[in-house]
Amino acid sequence: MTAQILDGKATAAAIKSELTVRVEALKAEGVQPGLGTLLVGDDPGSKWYVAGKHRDCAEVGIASIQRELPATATQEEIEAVVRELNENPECTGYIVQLPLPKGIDTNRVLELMDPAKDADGLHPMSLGRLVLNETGPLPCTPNGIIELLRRHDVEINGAHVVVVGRGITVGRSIGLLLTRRTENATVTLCHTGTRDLSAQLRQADIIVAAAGVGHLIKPEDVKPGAAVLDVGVSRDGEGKIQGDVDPGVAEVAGWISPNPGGVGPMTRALLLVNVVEAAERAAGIGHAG
Ligand SMILES: Nc1nc(=O)c2c([nH]1)NC[C@@H]1CN(c3ccc(C(=O)N[C@@H](CCC(=O)O)C(=O)O)cc3)C=[N+]21
Repeated sequence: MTAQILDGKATAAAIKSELTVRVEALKAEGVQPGLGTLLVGDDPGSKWYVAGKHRDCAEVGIASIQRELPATATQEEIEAVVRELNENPECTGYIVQLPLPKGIDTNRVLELMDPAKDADGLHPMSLGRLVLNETGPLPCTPNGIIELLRRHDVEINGAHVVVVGRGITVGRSIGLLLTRRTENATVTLCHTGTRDLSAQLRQADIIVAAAGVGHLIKPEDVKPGAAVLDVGVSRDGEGKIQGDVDPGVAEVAGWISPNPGGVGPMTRALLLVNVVEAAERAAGIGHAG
């Protein structure tokens, strides 16, 4: 038996079509949501991701505000664009594409952002709100993973979720979402210092692999029937992109998210959700709370 697919591409498309309706409702109230992006430097991967975000916006009726600086930009030049986006009324939410060039103090840039315009859900204020169970934008990748599981009817309530990787965007924040009373999961966070990773993984009903280590999760690490989410991006010896999950896992798992086509498109869809919900909050309408 081979695992069922957690289809991120199709699920993201469904979310986008729901958002189209909410954007129409905002426009009827005279509110035009707009996503800003700040891209510093000319990394082709980053350029490609940012272009994708603007394509997504066009699909659902969100306006685009694009700002670009050269790789040689100074801290002050970057901060000036952040201030401009904070003040720009057409920009209702924005992201600073990461990573920023070497020598730039990333946290100082992120802390300067207006938390009400944080589309990534990674502003210190947003992460603090999440810890405090207050409403606000949620980190896109963790939120996307949960939405992907929900929409495939994978049981989260009472599940043991083992997360691999302690990065800010996924590992450190996903446990905060999964342990809310609404999700009710039990979460173990593993990392390079974990003594026996395989022993932890074998306990998991759901594995979130976000270590950035190619094919780290092997078939023998996975409990039969478990759901396995592949968030990893790394390159093999030949420079080919690979995920954190060994392809053989598909023979053991009950559910698997392909990579590409799994968590990536969900991250982008939940970014749009954050933009729409911020606009709804600002306008005092909708279900954003
Ligand atoms: N401020 C900020 N916010 C981010 O959310 C952010 C960032 N910086 N920096 C870089 C990472 C990376 N990231 C991806 C999102 C979607 C896909 C995605 O949709 N990938 C497709 C296809 C990728 C391909 O084919 O190359 C897929 O997985 O199917 C990939 C990568 C967001 N990031």
